[in-house]
Amino acid sequence: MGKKITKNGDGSLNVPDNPVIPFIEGDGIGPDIWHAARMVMDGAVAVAYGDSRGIDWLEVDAGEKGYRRTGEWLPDKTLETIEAHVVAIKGPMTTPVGKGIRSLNVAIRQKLDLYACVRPVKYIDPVPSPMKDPKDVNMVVFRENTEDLYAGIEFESGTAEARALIDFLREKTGADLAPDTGIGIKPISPGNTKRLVAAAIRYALDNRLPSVTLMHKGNIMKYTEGAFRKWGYEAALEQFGDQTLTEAELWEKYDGVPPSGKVVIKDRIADMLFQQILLRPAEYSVIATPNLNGDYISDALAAQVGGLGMAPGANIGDTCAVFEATHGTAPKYTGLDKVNPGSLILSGAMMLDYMGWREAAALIRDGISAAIKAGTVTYDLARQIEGATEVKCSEFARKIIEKMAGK
Ligand SMILES: NC(=O)C1=CN([C@@H]2O[C@H](COP(=O)(O)OP(=O)(O)OC[C@H]3O[C@@H](n4cnc5c(N)ncnc54)[C@H](OP(=O)(O)O)[C@@H]3O)[C@@H](O)[C@H]2O)C=CC1
Ligand SMILES: O=C(O)CCC(=O)C(=O)O
Ligand SMILES: [Mg+2]
Repeated sequence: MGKKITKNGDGSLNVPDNPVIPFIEGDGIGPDIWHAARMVMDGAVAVAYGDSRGIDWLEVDAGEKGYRRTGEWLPDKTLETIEAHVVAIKGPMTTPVGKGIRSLNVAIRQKLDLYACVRPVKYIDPVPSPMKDPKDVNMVVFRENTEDLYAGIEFESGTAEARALIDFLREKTGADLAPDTGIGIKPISPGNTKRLVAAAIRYALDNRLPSVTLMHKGNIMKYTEGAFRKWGYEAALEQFGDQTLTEAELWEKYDGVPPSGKVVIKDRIADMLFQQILLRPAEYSVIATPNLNGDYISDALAAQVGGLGMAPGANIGDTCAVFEATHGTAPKYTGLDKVNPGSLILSGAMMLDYMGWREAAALIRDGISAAIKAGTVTYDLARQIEGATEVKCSEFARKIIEKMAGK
Protein backbone atom coordinates (compact mmCIF):
# COMPACT_ATOMS: atom_id res chain seq x y z
CA MET A 1 0.00 0.00 0.00
CA GLY A 2 1.19 3.50 -0.84
CA LYS A 3 2.16 6.28 1.56
CA LYS A 4 1.48 10.01 1.50
CA ILE A 5 4.02 12.56 0.32
CA THR A 6 4.56 15.15 3.08
CA LYS A 7 5.96 18.65 3.09
CA ASN A 8 8.53 20.13 5.50
CA GLY A 9 8.45 23.66 6.91
CA ASP A 10 11.10 24.78 4.41
CA GLY A 11 8.96 23.62 1.49
CA SER A 12 10.98 20.48 0.72
CA LEU A 13 9.13 17.20 0.17
CA ASN A 14 9.41 13.79 1.80
CA VAL A 15 8.61 11.39 -1.02
CA PRO A 16 8.19 7.71 -0.11
CA ASP A 17 9.13 5.04 -2.69
CA ASN A 18 5.43 4.28 -3.20
CA PRO A 19 3.64 7.66 -3.01
CA VAL A 20 -0.14 7.89 -3.27
CA ILE A 21 -0.93 10.46 -5.96
CA PRO A 22 -4.52 11.64 -6.49
CA PHE A 23 -5.66 12.16 -10.06
CA ILE A 24 -8.70 13.58 -11.89
CA GLU A 25 -9.30 11.96 -15.25
CA GLY A 26 -11.09 15.00 -16.70
CA ASP A 27 -13.76 15.53 -19.36
CA GLY A 28 -13.73 15.33 -23.17
CA ILE A 29 -10.30 14.02 -24.23
CA GLY A 30 -9.37 13.74 -20.53
CA PRO A 31 -9.78 9.94 -20.23
CA ASP A 32 -7.75 9.29 -23.43
CA ILE A 33 -4.81 11.49 -22.45
CA TRP A 34 -4.95 10.43 -18.80
CA HIS A 35 -4.66 6.71 -19.65
CA ALA A 36 -1.79 7.45 -22.02
CA ALA A 37 0.00 9.68 -19.50
CA ARG A 38 -0.41 7.19 -16.65
CA MET A 39 1.00 4.41 -18.81
CA VAL A 40 4.06 6.52 -19.69
CA MET A 41 4.65 7.74 -16.10
CA ASP A 42 4.42 4.17 -14.75
CA GLY A 43 6.70 2.98 -17.57
CA ALA A 44 9.30 5.67 -16.84
CA VAL A 45 9.32 4.91 -13.11
CA ALA A 46 9.72 1.18 -13.83
CA VAL A 47 12.62 1.74 -16.25
CA ALA A 48 14.34 4.23 -13.93
CA TYR A 49 13.91 2.44 -10.60
CA GLY A 50 12.77 -1.16 -11.30
CA ASP A 51 10.57 -2.55 -8.50
CA SER A 52 12.02 -0.24 -5.87
CA ARG A 53 9.63 2.63 -6.66
CA GLY A 54 6.08 2.91 -7.96
CA ILE A 55 3.14 5.32 -7.84
CA ASP A 56 -0.08 4.28 -6.11
CA TRP A 57 -2.70 6.22 -8.12
CA LEU A 58 -5.85 7.39 -6.29
CA GLU A 59 -8.78 8.63 -8.38
CA VAL A 60 -10.69 11.60 -6.93
CA ASP A 61 -14.06 12.92 -8.09
CA ALA A 62 -14.48 16.11 -10.12
CA GLY A 63 -16.04 17.28 -13.38
CA GLU A 64 -18.58 15.32 -15.40
CA LYS A 65 -17.49 11.88 -14.17
CA GLY A 66 -17.39 13.13 -10.58
CA TYR A 67 -20.87 14.66 -10.97
CA ARG A 68 -22.28 11.38 -12.28
CA ARG A 69 -20.79 9.55 -9.30
CA THR A 70 -21.51 12.00 -6.47
CA GLY A 71 -23.99 14.65 -7.69
CA GLU A 72 -21.30 17.30 -7.04
CA TRP A 73 -18.98 18.94 -9.57
CA LEU A 74 -16.09 19.42 -7.14
CA PRO A 75 -16.68 17.70 -3.79
CA ASP A 76 -14.89 19.11 -0.72
CA LYS A 77 -13.46 15.62 -0.20
CA THR A 78 -11.56 15.93 -3.49
CA LEU A 79 -9.91 19.18 -2.40
CA GLU A 80 -9.12 17.74 1.04
CA THR A 81 -7.58 14.63 -0.52
CA ILE A 82 -5.40 16.64 -2.91
CA GLU A 83 -4.22 18.90 -0.11
CA ALA A 84 -3.48 15.94 2.16
CA HIS A 85 -1.37 14.22 -0.53
CA VAL A 86 0.62 17.36 -1.51
CA VAL A 87 1.02 16.39 -5.20
CA ALA A 88 -1.78 15.64 -7.70
CA ILE A 89 -2.38 15.59 -11.45
CA LYS A 90 -5.50 16.27 -13.50
CA GLY A 91 -6.99 16.15 -16.97
CA PRO A 92 -8.92 19.12 -18.36
CA MET A 93 -12.51 19.87 -17.31
CA THR A 94 -15.28 21.56 -19.30
CA THR A 95 -16.49 25.08 -18.53
CA PRO A 96 -19.65 26.16 -20.37
CA VAL A 97 -19.50 29.50 -22.22
CA GLY A 98 -21.76 32.36 -21.08
CA LYS A 99 -23.84 30.29 -18.65
CA GLY A 100 -23.76 27.38 -16.20
CA ILE A 101 -21.13 26.40 -13.65
CA ARG A 102 -17.97 28.43 -13.14
CA SER A 103 -14.67 26.81 -14.02
CA LEU A 104 -13.79 23.84 -11.83
CA ASN A 105 -10.18 24.13 -12.97
CA VAL A 106 -10.03 27.68 -11.65
CA ALA A 107 -11.90 26.67 -8.46
CA ILE A 108 -9.20 24.07 -7.67
CA ARG A 109 -6.47 26.73 -8.08
CA GLN A 110 -8.31 29.29 -5.94
CA LYS A 111 -9.53 26.95 -3.20
CA LEU A 112 -6.12 25.31 -2.75
CA ASP A 113 -4.34 28.66 -3.17
CA LEU A 114 -2.16 27.31 -5.98
CA TYR A 115 -0.99 30.81 -6.76
CA ALA A 116 1.63 30.15 -9.43
CA CYS A 117 0.60 28.64 -12.74
CA VAL A 118 3.94 27.56 -14.20
CA ARG A 119 3.98 26.78 -17.92
CA PRO A 120 7.37 26.02 -19.49
CA VAL A 121 7.55 26.45 -23.25
CA LYS A 122 10.52 24.77 -24.84
CA TYR A 123 11.12 23.46 -28.31
CA ILE A 124 11.48 19.68 -28.51
CA ASP A 125 13.44 18.59 -31.55
CA PRO A 126 12.05 17.67 -34.16
CA VAL A 127 8.51 18.92 -33.48
CA PRO A 128 7.27 21.04 -36.41
CA SER A 129 7.03 24.74 -35.56
CA PRO A 130 5.87 27.86 -37.43
CA MET A 131 9.00 29.68 -36.14
CA LYS A 132 12.12 30.21 -38.28
CA ASP A 133 14.28 29.36 -35.29
CA PRO A 134 12.12 27.43 -32.81
CA LYS A 135 15.13 26.63 -30.58
CA ASP A 136 15.12 30.31 -29.54
CA VAL A 137 11.75 29.78 -27.87
CA ASN A 138 12.63 28.80 -24.32
CA MET A 139 10.38 30.58 -21.85
CA VAL A 140 8.55 29.81 -18.62
CA VAL A 141 5.29 31.60 -17.94
CA PHE A 142 4.53 32.36 -14.27
CA ARG A 143 0.87 33.26 -14.32
CA GLU A 144 -0.83 34.63 -11.20
CA ASN A 145 -3.49 32.03 -10.54
CA THR A 146 -5.92 33.35 -7.93
CA GLU A 147 -7.25 36.77 -8.94
CA ASP A 148 -7.66 39.22 -11.89
CA LEU A 149 -10.69 38.90 -14.21
CA TYR A 150 -10.44 35.14 -13.56
CA ALA A 151 -11.72 35.73 -10.00
CA GLY A 152 -15.24 35.29 -11.40
CA ILE A 153 -16.81 38.41 -9.85
CA GLU A 154 -19.37 39.28 -12.52
CA PHE A 155 -22.76 40.94 -12.70
CA GLU A 156 -25.11 39.97 -15.51
CA SER A 157 -26.68 42.62 -17.72
CA GLY A 158 -30.08 43.77 -16.43
CA THR A 159 -29.74 42.40 -12.88
CA ALA A 160 -30.41 44.53 -9.81
CA GLU A 161 -26.76 44.05 -8.74
CA ALA A 162 -25.43 45.29 -12.08
CA ARG A 163 -27.74 48.30 -11.99
CA ALA A 164 -26.70 49.16 -8.41
CA LEU A 165 -23.05 48.98 -9.44
CA ILE A 166 -23.70 51.18 -12.48
CA ASP A 167 -25.37 53.79 -10.25
CA PHE A 168 -22.47 53.60 -7.79
CA LEU A 169 -19.92 54.06 -10.58
CA ARG A 170 -21.83 56.99 -12.05
CA GLU A 171 -21.91 58.67 -8.64
CA LYS A 172 -18.22 58.03 -7.83
CA THR A 173 -16.56 58.41 -11.22
CA GLY A 174 -19.05 60.08 -13.52
CA ALA A 175 -18.89 57.00 -15.80
CA ASP A 176 -21.86 57.01 -18.14
CA LEU A 177 -22.50 53.29 -18.64
CA ALA A 178 -25.50 51.97 -20.56
CA PRO A 179 -28.08 50.84 -17.97
CA ASP A 180 -28.01 47.28 -19.33
CA THR A 181 -24.21 46.95 -19.12
CA GLY A 182 -22.79 43.68 -17.78
CA ILE A 183 -19.87 44.14 -15.39
CA GLY A 184 -16.79 42.08 -14.48
CA ILE A 185 -14.38 43.04 -11.71
CA LYS A 186 -10.58 42.86 -12.03
CA PRO A 187 -9.00 42.50 -8.58
CA ILE A 188 -5.17 42.60 -8.40
CA SER A 189 -3.49 42.90 -5.01
CA PRO A 190 0.07 43.63 -3.84
CA GLY A 191 0.35 40.46 -1.72
CA ASN A 192 -0.71 38.08 -4.49
CA THR A 193 1.42 39.89 -7.07
CA LYS A 194 4.53 39.88 -4.91
CA ARG A 195 4.40 36.19 -4.02
CA LEU A 196 3.96 35.29 -7.70
CA VAL A 197 6.80 37.54 -8.87
CA ALA A 198 9.00 36.26 -6.03
CA ALA A 199 8.33 32.66 -7.17
CA ALA A 200 9.29 33.63 -10.74
CA ILE A 201 12.54 35.29 -9.61
CA ARG A 202 13.43 32.34 -7.36
CA TYR A 203 12.87 30.01 -10.31
CA ALA A 204 15.11 32.16 -12.54
CA LEU A 205 17.86 32.18 -9.89
CA ASP A 206 17.62 28.44 -9.19
CA ASN A 207 17.78 27.62 -12.90
CA ARG A 208 20.40 30.30 -13.80
CA LEU A 209 18.04 32.06 -16.20
CA PRO A 210 18.91 35.56 -17.37
CA SER A 211 15.71 37.59 -16.91
CA VAL A 212 12.20 37.91 -15.53
CA THR A 213 9.85 40.03 -17.67
CA LEU A 214 6.79 41.57 -16.02
CA MET A 215 4.06 41.45 -18.67
CA HIS A 216 1.25 43.96 -18.13
CA LYS A 217 -1.16 46.40 -19.75
CA GLY A 218 -0.36 49.06 -17.16
CA ASN A 219 -0.67 52.03 -19.51
CA ILE A 220 -4.41 51.40 -19.82
CA MET A 221 -5.28 49.63 -16.54
CA LYS A 222 -3.14 51.73 -14.23
CA TYR A 223 -4.26 50.52 -10.80
CA THR A 224 -4.41 46.81 -11.64
CA GLU A 225 -1.91 45.88 -14.37
CA GLY A 226 0.16 49.04 -13.80
CA ALA A 227 0.21 48.22 -10.10
CA PHE A 228 1.27 44.63 -10.93
CA ARG A 229 4.35 46.11 -12.64
CA LYS A 230 5.10 48.40 -9.70
CA TRP A 231 4.65 45.67 -7.08
CA GLY A 232 6.72 43.28 -9.22
CA TYR A 233 9.70 45.63 -9.18
CA GLU A 234 9.16 46.18 -5.45
CA ALA A 235 9.20 42.42 -4.80
CA ALA A 236 12.50 42.14 -6.70
CA LEU A 237 14.09 44.96 -4.71
CA GLU A 238 12.71 43.95 -1.30
CA GLN A 239 13.34 40.19 -1.52
CA PHE A 240 16.19 39.82 -4.06
CA GLY A 241 17.96 43.19 -3.97
CA ASP A 242 21.47 41.68 -4.29
CA GLN A 243 20.51 39.16 -6.94
CA THR A 244 18.50 41.30 -9.35
CA LEU A 245 18.98 44.45 -11.40
CA THR A 246 16.74 46.50 -13.66
CA GLU A 247 17.30 46.94 -17.40
CA ALA A 248 18.32 50.57 -16.77
CA GLU A 249 20.99 49.40 -14.28
CA LEU A 250 22.14 46.76 -16.73
CA TRP A 251 23.00 49.44 -19.28
CA GLU A 252 24.21 52.12 -16.84
CA LYS A 253 26.48 49.87 -14.78
CA TYR A 254 27.25 46.83 -16.92
CA ASP A 255 27.10 48.07 -20.50
CA GLY A 256 24.32 45.64 -21.33
CA VAL A 257 26.24 42.50 -20.30
CA PRO A 258 24.50 40.87 -17.31
CA PRO A 259 26.85 40.00 -14.42
CA SER A 260 26.79 36.30 -13.56
CA GLY A 261 24.41 35.20 -10.81
CA LYS A 262 22.08 38.18 -11.28
CA VAL A 263 18.65 38.21 -12.89
CA VAL A 264 17.55 41.20 -14.97
CA ILE A 265 14.03 42.39 -14.14
CA LYS A 266 12.34 44.09 -17.07
CA ASP A 267 8.79 44.87 -18.08
CA ARG A 268 6.87 44.92 -21.34
CA ILE A 269 3.38 46.05 -22.29
CA ALA A 270 1.31 42.97 -23.14
CA ASP A 271 0.30 43.60 -26.77
CA MET A 272 3.87 44.50 -27.72
CA LEU A 273 5.20 41.39 -25.99
CA PHE A 274 3.03 39.17 -28.20
CA GLN A 275 4.94 40.40 -31.25
CA GLN A 276 8.33 40.17 -29.51
CA ILE A 277 7.89 36.52 -28.56
CA LEU A 278 7.50 35.85 -32.29
CA LEU A 279 10.20 38.17 -33.63
CA ARG A 280 12.78 38.21 -30.81
CA PRO A 281 12.04 35.17 -28.61
CA ALA A 282 15.66 34.77 -27.47
CA GLU A 283 15.32 37.98 -25.43
CA TYR A 284 12.72 36.48 -23.09
CA SER A 285 13.14 33.81 -20.46
CA VAL A 286 10.79 33.88 -17.44
CA ILE A 287 7.55 35.86 -17.90
CA ALA A 288 5.58 36.88 -14.78
CA THR A 289 2.09 38.16 -15.46
CA PRO A 290 -1.48 38.54 -14.16
CA ASN A 291 -3.94 35.72 -14.69
CA LEU A 292 -5.66 36.63 -17.97
CA ASN A 293 -2.49 37.73 -19.80
CA GLY A 294 -0.91 34.45 -18.68
CA ASP A 295 -3.83 32.47 -20.09
CA TYR A 296 -3.51 34.16 -23.49
CA ILE A 297 0.25 34.09 -23.80
CA SER A 298 0.62 30.46 -22.73
CA ASP A 299 -1.53 29.19 -25.63
CA ALA A 300 0.25 31.56 -28.06
CA LEU A 301 3.66 30.31 -26.91
CA ALA A 302 2.48 26.70 -27.13
CA ALA A 303 1.71 27.29 -30.81
CA GLN A 304 5.30 28.42 -31.35
CA VAL A 305 6.69 25.05 -30.24
CA GLY A 306 4.24 22.67 -31.86
CA GLY A 307 0.79 23.41 -30.51
CA LEU A 308 -1.36 22.72 -27.49
CA GLY A 309 -0.68 19.00 -27.70
CA MET A 310 2.84 19.60 -26.38
CA ALA A 311 2.21 22.26 -23.68
CA PRO A 312 2.61 21.17 -20.04
CA GLY A 313 1.86 23.04 -16.83
CA ALA A 314 1.67 23.05 -13.05
CA ASN A 315 -0.34 24.95 -10.45
CA ILE A 316 1.88 25.41 -7.42
CA GLY A 317 1.11 26.78 -3.97
CA ASP A 318 2.76 26.67 -0.56
CA THR A 319 0.91 23.55 0.61
CA CYS A 320 0.38 21.51 -2.56
CA ALA A 321 0.72 21.34 -6.35
CA VAL A 322 -1.61 20.15 -9.11
CA PHE A 323 -0.12 19.35 -12.50
CA GLU A 324 -2.19 19.79 -15.68
CA ALA A 325 -1.88 20.44 -19.40
CA THR A 326 -2.29 23.96 -20.79
CA HIS A 327 -5.09 22.90 -23.15
CA GLY A 328 -8.73 22.05 -22.54
CA THR A 329 -11.13 19.19 -23.26
CA ALA A 330 -11.03 19.49 -27.10
CA PRO A 331 -14.61 18.13 -27.14
CA LYS A 332 -14.79 17.20 -30.83
CA TYR A 333 -12.15 14.51 -30.23
CA THR A 334 -13.87 12.93 -27.19
CA GLY A 335 -13.48 9.14 -27.11
CA LEU A 336 -11.61 8.96 -30.44
CA ASP A 337 -8.22 7.98 -28.93
CA LYS A 338 -6.80 10.54 -31.34
CA VAL A 339 -5.26 13.59 -29.66
CA ASN A 340 -1.69 14.16 -28.58
CA PRO A 341 -1.19 13.12 -24.93
CA GLY A 342 2.21 14.92 -24.93
CA SER A 343 0.99 17.87 -22.90
CA LEU A 344 -0.25 15.76 -19.99
CA ILE A 345 2.74 13.40 -20.28
CA LEU A 346 5.12 16.38 -20.05
CA SER A 347 3.07 17.70 -17.11
CA GLY A 348 3.73 14.29 -15.55
CA ALA A 349 7.45 14.77 -16.19
CA MET A 350 7.23 18.15 -14.40
CA MET A 351 5.50 16.37 -11.52
CA LEU A 352 8.24 13.71 -11.31
CA ASP A 353 10.90 16.47 -11.30
CA TYR A 354 8.97 18.24 -8.53
CA MET A 355 9.06 14.98 -6.53
CA GLY A 356 12.80 14.65 -7.12
CA TRP A 357 12.38 11.62 -9.43
CA ARG A 358 14.52 13.29 -12.07
CA GLU A 359 15.71 10.13 -13.80
CA ALA A 360 12.12 9.13 -14.64
CA ALA A 361 11.31 12.67 -15.82
CA ALA A 362 14.37 12.71 -18.11
CA LEU A 363 13.39 9.32 -19.57
CA ILE A 364 9.96 10.71 -20.47
CA ARG A 365 11.38 13.77 -22.24
CA ASP A 366 13.90 11.66 -24.16
CA GLY A 367 11.21 9.08 -24.97
CA ILE A 368 8.88 11.70 -26.45
CA SER A 369 11.65 13.17 -28.53
CA ALA A 370 12.66 9.71 -29.79
CA ALA A 371 9.07 8.76 -30.67
CA ILE A 372 8.69 11.97 -32.68
CA LYS A 373 12.07 11.46 -34.37
CA ALA A 374 10.87 8.01 -35.40
CA GLY A 375 8.02 9.77 -37.23
CA THR A 376 5.25 8.08 -35.23
CA VAL A 377 3.06 10.94 -34.08
CA THR A 378 -0.53 11.88 -33.38
CA TYR A 379 -2.68 13.75 -35.95
CA ASP A 380 -1.66 17.27 -34.86
CA LEU A 381 2.02 16.66 -35.60
CA ALA A 382 1.39 14.23 -38.49
CA ARG A 383 -0.40 16.96 -40.44
CA GLN A 384 2.75 19.08 -40.25
CA ILE A 385 5.49 16.46 -40.79
CA GLU A 386 5.87 15.15 -44.29
CA GLY A 387 6.06 11.35 -44.39
CA ALA A 388 5.07 10.90 -40.72
CA THR A 389 2.90 7.99 -39.66
CA GLU A 390 -0.21 9.06 -37.76
CA VAL A 391 -0.80 6.96 -34.66
CA LYS A 392 -3.52 7.01 -32.03
CA CYS A 393 -3.14 8.67 -28.62
CA SER A 394 -2.59 5.30 -26.90
CA GLU A 395 -0.21 4.09 -29.63
CA PHE A 396 1.90 7.23 -29.23
CA ALA A 397 2.15 6.48 -25.49
CA ARG A 398 3.24 2.90 -26.23
CA LYS A 399 5.85 4.18 -28.70
CA ILE A 400 7.26 6.48 -25.99
CA ILE A 401 7.44 3.53 -23.60
CA GLU A 402 9.24 1.43 -26.22
CA LYS A 403 11.77 4.22 -26.73
CA MET A 404 12.28 4.65 -22.96
CA ALA A 405 13.01 0.95 -22.72
CA GLY A 406 15.66 1.39 -25.44
CA LYS A 407 13.78 -0.47 -28.20
N1 LIG B 1 -7.29 23.57 -17.51
C1 LIG B 1 -8.36 23.12 -18.13
O1 LIG B 1 -8.94 22.14 -17.73
C2 LIG B 1 -8.85 23.84 -19.34
C3 LIG B 1 -10.15 23.65 -19.74
N2 LIG B 1 -10.61 24.26 -20.87
C4 LIG B 1 -11.99 23.98 -21.28
O2 LIG B 1 -11.95 23.07 -22.40
C5 LIG B 1 -13.09 23.27 -23.23
C6 LIG B 1 -12.70 23.40 -24.70
O3 LIG B 1 -11.91 24.57 -24.87
P1 LIG B 1 -11.28 25.04 -26.27
O4 LIG B 1 -11.26 26.49 -26.28
O5 LIG B 1 -11.92 24.28 -27.37
O6 LIG B 1 -9.72 24.64 -26.19
P2 LIG B 1 -8.98 23.24 -26.18
O7 LIG B 1 -7.64 23.50 -25.63
O8 LIG B 1 -9.79 22.20 -25.51
O9 LIG B 1 -8.86 22.79 -27.70
C7 LIG B 1 -8.71 23.66 -28.78
C8 LIG B 1 -7.98 23.01 -29.93
O10 LIG B 1 -6.61 22.87 -29.58
C9 LIG B 1 -6.08 21.68 -30.12
N3 LIG B 1 -5.74 20.76 -29.03
C10 LIG B 1 -6.08 20.84 -27.71
N4 LIG B 1 -5.60 19.80 -27.04
C11 LIG B 1 -4.92 19.04 -27.92
C12 LIG B 1 -4.20 17.82 -27.82
N5 LIG B 1 -4.06 17.18 -26.66
N6 LIG B 1 -3.65 17.33 -28.95
C13 LIG B 1 -3.76 17.96 -30.11
N7 LIG B 1 -4.42 19.11 -30.28
C14 LIG B 1 -5.01 19.64 -29.18
C15 LIG B 1 -7.14 21.13 -31.04
O11 LIG B 1 -6.95 21.78 -32.29
P3 LIG B 1 -7.46 21.31 -33.73
O12 LIG B 1 -8.92 21.62 -33.76
O13 LIG B 1 -6.66 22.16 -34.65
O14 LIG B 1 -7.17 19.85 -33.88
C16 LIG B 1 -8.41 21.61 -30.31
O15 LIG B 1 -9.55 21.60 -31.14
C17 LIG B 1 -13.81 24.51 -22.67
O16 LIG B 1 -14.89 24.08 -21.89
C18 LIG B 1 -12.76 25.18 -21.81
O17 LIG B 1 -13.32 25.95 -20.81
C19 LIG B 1 -9.79 25.04 -21.65
C20 LIG B 1 -8.48 25.25 -21.28
C21 LIG B 1 -7.92 24.72 -20.07
O1 LIG C 1 -10.99 26.48 -16.75
C1 LIG C 1 -11.22 26.59 -17.95
O2 LIG C 1 -12.21 26.06 -18.48
C2 LIG C 1 -10.27 27.32 -18.84
C3 LIG C 1 -9.00 27.70 -18.15
C4 LIG C 1 -7.89 28.00 -19.07
O3 LIG C 1 -8.01 28.26 -20.24
C5 LIG C 1 -6.55 28.00 -18.49
O4 LIG C 1 -6.42 27.95 -17.28
O5 LIG C 1 -5.56 28.08 -19.25
MG1 LIG D 1 -6.15 28.72 -21.22
